[in-house]
Amino acid sequence: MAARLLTRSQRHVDEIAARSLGYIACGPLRYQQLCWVNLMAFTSNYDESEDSSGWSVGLVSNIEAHSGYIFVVILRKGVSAVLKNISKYSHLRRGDFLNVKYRLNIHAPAHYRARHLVEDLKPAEPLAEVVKAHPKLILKTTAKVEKCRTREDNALLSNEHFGYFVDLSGLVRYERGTLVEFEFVTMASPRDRISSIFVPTRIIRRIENHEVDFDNSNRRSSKPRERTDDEFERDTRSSAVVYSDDEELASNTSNLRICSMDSTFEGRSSYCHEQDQDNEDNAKEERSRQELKKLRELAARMMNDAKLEMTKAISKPHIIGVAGGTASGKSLVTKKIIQRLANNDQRVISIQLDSFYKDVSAAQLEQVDLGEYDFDHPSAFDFDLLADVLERLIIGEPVEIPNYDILTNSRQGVRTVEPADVVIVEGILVFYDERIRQLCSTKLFVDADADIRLSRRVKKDTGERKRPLSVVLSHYVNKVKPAFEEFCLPTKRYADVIIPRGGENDVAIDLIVENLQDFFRSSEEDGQTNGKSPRPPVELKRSLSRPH
Ligand SMILES: Nc1ncnc2c1ncn2[C@@H]1O[C@H](COP(=O)(O)OP(=O)(O)O)[C@@H](O)[C@H]1O
Ligand SMILES: O=c1ccn([C@@H]2O[C@H](COP(=O)(O)O)[C@@H](O)[C@H]2O)c(=O)[nH]1
Repeated sequence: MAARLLTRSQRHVDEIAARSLGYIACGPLRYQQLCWVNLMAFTSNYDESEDSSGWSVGLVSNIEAHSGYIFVVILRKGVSAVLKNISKYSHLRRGDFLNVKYRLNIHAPAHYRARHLVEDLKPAEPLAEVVKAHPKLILKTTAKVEKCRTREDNALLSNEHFGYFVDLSGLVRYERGTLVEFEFVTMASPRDRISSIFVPTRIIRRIENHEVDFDNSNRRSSKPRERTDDEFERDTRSSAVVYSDDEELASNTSNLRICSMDSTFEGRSSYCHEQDQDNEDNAKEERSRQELKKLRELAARMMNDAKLEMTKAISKPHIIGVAGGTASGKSLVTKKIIQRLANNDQRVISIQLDSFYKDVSAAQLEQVDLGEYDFDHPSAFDFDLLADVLERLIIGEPVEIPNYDILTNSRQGVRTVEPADVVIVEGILVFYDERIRQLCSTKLFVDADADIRLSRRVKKDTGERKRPLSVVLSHYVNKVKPAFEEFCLPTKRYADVIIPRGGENDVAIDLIVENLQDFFRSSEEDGQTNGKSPRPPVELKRSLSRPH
C-alpha cells in the first residue's frame, strides 16, 4: 500500500477541522518504516455530504459528564461532532467506534469545538472491520512515561515517531520510564490552532520489561526475557500508526488538502513498504536504507518542531484564587490587581464564583424571600462547572460562563470568555473544592473584621439586592455567619497570602502584583510562555501571612 508523509498545513487551515480532533491516517507499521502523521488540515470548503447511506464511522473521543456532552470524531472527515443526550448513552466509553449520522450545527459559534451534531448512532463493526473499511484510521502507540502528572502539569509520554503525548485527562498513572501502550488522538493545539498535539485517550496496558512486542502485532515473545537497550529503544517507537493510500485520498476526498512537511518528500509515496519487501534484492535494500536515513533525519527535525509546539500547547494561564467572607473586599482586591497588571503584556480576566450558583427552584424561592435559603452552603454552587471552565481555560479554550442574576436567583444566559494569561477566580468558597484549589497557582484570602463585613453586607443587601433589613439580618445570623465559620474560614489555611483589611490594603496588593510581575518577567527570560510553571510567591507569603 502506498503511503506518504502527512503533516500539518501551514496555511488554508479550516478552523473547524483545526479545532476538531485530527484526522489520522494509519495502518500497520514495520520497523523499517518511519512515518509521520500530524493534524491534517481541511480547506474550508470541504465536502459536507455523506455517502449514500448517510452513515459514517465515528470514534468517541471525549465524554464530558459536567457539561453533558459526548464528542465523537467523524473519522472520514476528521471533524468533531457532539452528542448531547448523555444519559441516554451512558453505555458509551471513550474510544468506542460507532456508526453515526451527523449534521452541521449552524448555530454553533465559530470557535465551538464541535460544529456538528450527532443525529443518530448505532454500534459499529468490530475494530478490525472498521480498520479494513477505513485505511486511514487511528492509532495506538507505545511510548515511555517522561513525566508524571503533578499538581501543575499533565503527564508526558514520548516516543520517536510523535515526540510528546500530553495526558490531558489524567489517564497516566505510571512512574517515569514505564512503557505504556495506549490509543491516542491528535487535537488542535489550544494555543496555536494550526498545529496539533497528541493526546492519549485510552491506556491499553503497561508493558512489562520482559515483554517484547517487536512488530506491533501484540505477539508475545515465547520466552520472556529482559529487553535489551536496542529493543527498549525500538519498542518506544515501533507501534505508531500512520498510513494512507494516496489514490484513495485523492478520489474520496478530493478537496482534502494534505501537505508535506518537506517538499523534497512530497509525492514520493513509496517509502513505507509492506513486510514482503524484505525479499528485495540488495541494491534495492540499500536504496531503501538511504531513504530511511533521510526520513529519520526529517523525523528528527519534525520532532524538534513538535517539542516546540508542545511547549506552547501545555503552557497554562496563571490562576489566582481569591477567597474570603462575604463583603470582605474580594472584588475590590481583584479589581485592584487587574488595574495594576494592566500595564503588563498579560491578558487578565476575572471569574466570580457567584456566576456558578445553581438555579433556585420555584419551590425554593419562598425560602429565599424569607432569608431561609442557604446561599453560603457549598451545595449551592456548581463546582463541577467551575472546574470544567477552569480546565478549559487551562488548555486555551474559550468558555461560557452563566450570568447569575441575584434578583431572580437564576441563570440568565451565558457570556463567552476567551482564554487569558492570568485568570482570577474570586468567591467565598473558591478554596472549598479541592479541584479548584489544585488549579489555583496563587491563593489569596481576604480578611476583614466581621462587624465591618456585616455592615457592608447589610448595605449591599438592602441597597442593590433590595431586601428588607429584618430578612437580611436573620439571613446573616442563621445562614451566612454559620456557613462562613463552617466552610469558608477553614479554607484560610490553604492561602499563600492572607490580606488583612482587604481592599484598602494597598501595600499587600502592591507586593502581590510586584511578585506576579517578577514571576512573569522571569518566565519570559527563561523562554517559557506566560503563566507556565507558576511559582508560589514564597517571599510574599513570609512577609504577609500570619499564623492561622
Ligand atoms: N477597604 C474598603 N473600604 C471601604 N469599602 C470597601 C472596602 N472593601 C470593600 N468595600 C466595599 O464593600 C462592599 C463589598 O466589597 P466587595 O469587594 O464587593 O466584597 P466581596 O467581593 O468580598 O463581597 C463594596 O461596596 C465595596 O466597595
Ligand atoms: O442569590 C444570591 C446569591 C448569593 N447571595 C449571597 O452572596 C454572598 C456571596 O457573595 P459576596 O460577593 O462574596 O458577598 C453569599 O454570602 C450569599 O449569601 C445572596 O444573598 N443571594
